[in-house]
Amino acid sequence: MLLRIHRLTKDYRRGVRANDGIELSVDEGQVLGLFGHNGAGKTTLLNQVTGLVKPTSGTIHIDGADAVADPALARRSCSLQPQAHAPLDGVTPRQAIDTMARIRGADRRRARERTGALLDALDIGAWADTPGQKLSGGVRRLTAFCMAAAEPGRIVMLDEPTNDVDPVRRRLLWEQIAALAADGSAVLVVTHNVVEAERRVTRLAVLHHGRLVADGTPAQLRHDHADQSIEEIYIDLVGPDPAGTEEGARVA
Ligand SMILES: Nc1ncnc2c1ncn2[C@@H]1O[C@H](COP(=O)(O)OP(=O)(O)OP(=O)(O)O)[C@@H](O)[C@H]1O
Repeated sequence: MLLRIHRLTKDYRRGVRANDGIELSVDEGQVLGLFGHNGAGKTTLLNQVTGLVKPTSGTIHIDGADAVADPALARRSCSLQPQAHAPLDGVTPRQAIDTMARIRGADRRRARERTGALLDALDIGAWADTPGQKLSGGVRRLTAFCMAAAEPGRIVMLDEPTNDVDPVRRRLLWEQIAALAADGSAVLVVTHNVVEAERRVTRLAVLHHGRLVADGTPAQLRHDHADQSIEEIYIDLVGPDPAGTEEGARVA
């Protein structure tokens, strides 16, 4: 198993328990859709796997190695498209993607080829040499995806990659996500677009106030919930919850 998460808990200061005893394993070739309400703990989970946030308790193993004890291993193994827009002011998409590929170890030729291939695949070549401050939100988002995908780690984590992206390019983006998995990465995709993701992921997991409340293939989850649609299952699992707070569960 490429990524194995065991009883992972994160308490932030001021008493917010953002992740609560999460059990999750993801293998190479899988595309895991990670769903959950605002503040459910999705970004916290990704940041712990990449070694950016230290768990309060629990373990994360990447290819059997302890990633909490070795954050450098975590960073080497993981590519992350953060939720926030990439800071692209003063650089073009081509420069940003190429540079990221080089930083992650691609030689000059491979970086150039991957950059060109991704710009073409997502149909954003027209903006390849436009300064970042002049790009639309969707092209910025797609550029950030390319930066994560150019020389991908064994685990690729994408935090709401389809936001701001038009329907045609969203389809192209999902094809590139599938290509990353076909090349052997485990891909974790955070998204609020349940209906779209249902058709694109091999597995999906649902977080609710920091706890994992569902994990399986779309077909398994539908089977276990009287053949409802994934959207209906999701709404049954996570809301509406008048007791819930935007800030997530409080530590008891
Ligand atoms: N650095 C931090 N310090 C304190 N609390 C934090 C910090 N980061 C996140 N939180 C809190 O932890 C909880 C989970 O946040 P997180 O960003 O992981 O959720 P999310 O599921 O990614 O949300 P969204 O869908 O809105 O992006 C929230 O209550 C949030 O306010």
